[in-house]
Amino acid sequence: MPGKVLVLGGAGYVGSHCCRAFSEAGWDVTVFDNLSTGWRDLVRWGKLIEGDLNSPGDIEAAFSAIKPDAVAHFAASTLVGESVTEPGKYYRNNTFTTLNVLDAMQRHNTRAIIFSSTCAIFGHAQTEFLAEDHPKNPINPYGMSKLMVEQMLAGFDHAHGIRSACLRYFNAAGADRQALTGERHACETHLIPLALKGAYDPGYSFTITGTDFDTPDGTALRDYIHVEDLAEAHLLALNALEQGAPSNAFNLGTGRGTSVAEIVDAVERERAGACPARSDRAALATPPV
Ligand SMILES: O=c1ccn([C@@H]2O[C@H](COP(=O)(O)OP(=O)(O)O[C@H]3O[C@H](CO)[C@H](O)[C@H](O)[C@H]3O)[C@@H](O)[C@H]2O)c(=O)[nH]1
Repeated sequence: MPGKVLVLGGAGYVGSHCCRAFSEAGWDVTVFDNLSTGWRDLVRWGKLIEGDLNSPGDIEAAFSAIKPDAVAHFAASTLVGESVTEPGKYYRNNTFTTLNVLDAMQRHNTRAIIFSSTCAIFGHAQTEFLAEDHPKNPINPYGMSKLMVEQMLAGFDHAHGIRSACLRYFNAAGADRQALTGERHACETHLIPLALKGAYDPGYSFTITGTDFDTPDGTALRDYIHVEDLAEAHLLALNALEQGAPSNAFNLGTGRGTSVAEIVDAVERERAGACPARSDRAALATPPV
């Protein structure tokens, strides 16, 4: 039976889509978010508790008020490039904060957590398809901050019986088809929104980051998964944990790579050639695949 789920970072892009899926499946949703990158108006399913995961007091108050049966944890800093220049922010906001959450879960006997992990824990791809047991060698602090959480979760299961589902996303894309929520970043860095901006905003000059990678067309390959498919996967994981499933980790992608140039071509087709792209040198810490 669906119970109460506390959704950390539920005012953000993936989190808000998952809140909708949880709520429609009967879960009683409460969002906990500091609104640093999330949006109040995207909290449409369940109420909002404004709080900071860096504050054990805020977390304790939320757990005492809600007494959640499960936690879904989306709150994180997610900019790979920034993680290279500001590693402390990533270990603090992604790793340390999750320790605060796990301490509260232990105190309140909350025994299930879904964790937003990332394919960045793998680093450079050694095989065409990345299976769950692919070697984990993150090449930036963002990936490392998430891998450390995966390891912490294993330890908390072993010691305290807190079961987890680590969901490692490839590139989330798209939006809720009814436009009840969507992708909105104050500082947009993602390829698809920026390529579209290049097509629709004459004042914006879109840049392809890297054209000399060892890939079929020289631009970076990514696996784009629709955010509604991600939401469905989170719901399946939440229900499975609620029914007693053991801890597990899953890679969430389509298994199909799309290059940056292919995305730009698709946008140009849509806009009849109106996406002038400039090329740039490959960014540090950006893997080709
Ligand atoms: O203006 C742009 C923006 C992006 N890119 C390129 O497009 C590809 C996709 O870039 P995104 O920023 O959309 O996504 P990333 O793969 O860089 O990052 C994604 O995967 C990361 C983990 O590797 C994090 O999880 C991050 O939040 C998530 O968006 C990359 O090769 C990037 O260099 C461009 O060429 N031009």
